[in-house]
Amino acid sequence: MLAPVPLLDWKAVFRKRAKKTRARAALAQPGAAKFAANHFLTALDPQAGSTVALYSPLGDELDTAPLAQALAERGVAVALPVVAAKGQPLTFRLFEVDKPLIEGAYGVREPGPDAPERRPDIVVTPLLAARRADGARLGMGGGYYDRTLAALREDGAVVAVGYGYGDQLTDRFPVAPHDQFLDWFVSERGAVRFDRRR
Ligand SMILES: Nc1nc2c(c(=O)[nH]1)N(C=O)[C@@H](CNc1ccc(C(=O)N[C@@H](CCC(=O)O)C(=O)O)cc1)CN2
Ligand SMILES: Nc1ncnc2c1ncn2[C@@H]1O[C@H](COP(=O)(O)OP(=O)(O)OP(=O)(O)O)[C@@H](O)[C@H]1O
Repeated sequence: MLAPVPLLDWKAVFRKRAKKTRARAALAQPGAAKFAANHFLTALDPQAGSTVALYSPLGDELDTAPLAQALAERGVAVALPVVAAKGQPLTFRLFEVDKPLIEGAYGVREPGPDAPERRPDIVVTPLLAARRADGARLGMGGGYYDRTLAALREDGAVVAVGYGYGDQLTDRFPVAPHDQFLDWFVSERGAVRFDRRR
């Protein structure tokens, strides 16, 4: 009989595969970020005065710059995640075009401590993969977005949007009890809405 394999090890296997898929997509689709930004605006229609949390892209993550610019033109505030402490939820601070970002944990560029903190109405998350059937999300493994979405959903409404290349939407997928699900997945191919059960 085979010994049971812990779920976290299964996730590592899927992460490796998902990184390759994303790297391939990034090479094949250099214009994806502009198409994805347009699909995001059409599907989510964020209103002036609301706040959308984006991310500062790392490696092969889909670029958020075209979306940031389009949101700013509409009068939508853009916030970026800040790793306050390991094992804690992320906080979000306002991104201001003229203010430089600082390098935070994991080499992620984030707003400095004087940037005002904001609760986002929409959280756009980076990801390795999202599950087509229900919007389960596979991230880098820090659990940051799981903790953050759990905390935000506990005291109000928030819309979670996975943002990436179309090929990052997949079928086979490991899920753990603490995983938070996405409401949307947006890519260069369009926007998909999930019927979220948790
Ligand atoms: N762009 C971006 N911002 C983010 C995240 C993310 O995944 N991507 N996070 C999501 O939780 C939070 C920061 N946590 C992170 C946790 C782990 C790794 C990580 O394992 N990084 C790889 C290198 C990634 C690369 O260069 O492609 C590493 O350190 O080996 C990154 C960020 C908040 N901001
Ligand atoms: N709501 C939570 N409360 C406490 N710990 C949590 C919570 N959610 C996740 N974690 C912790 O985070 C760890 C990593 O989770 P997981 O592998 O699902 O990360 P991920 O969603 O892929 O990564 P990320 O969200 O950072 O992109 C888990 O082992 C778990 O211990």
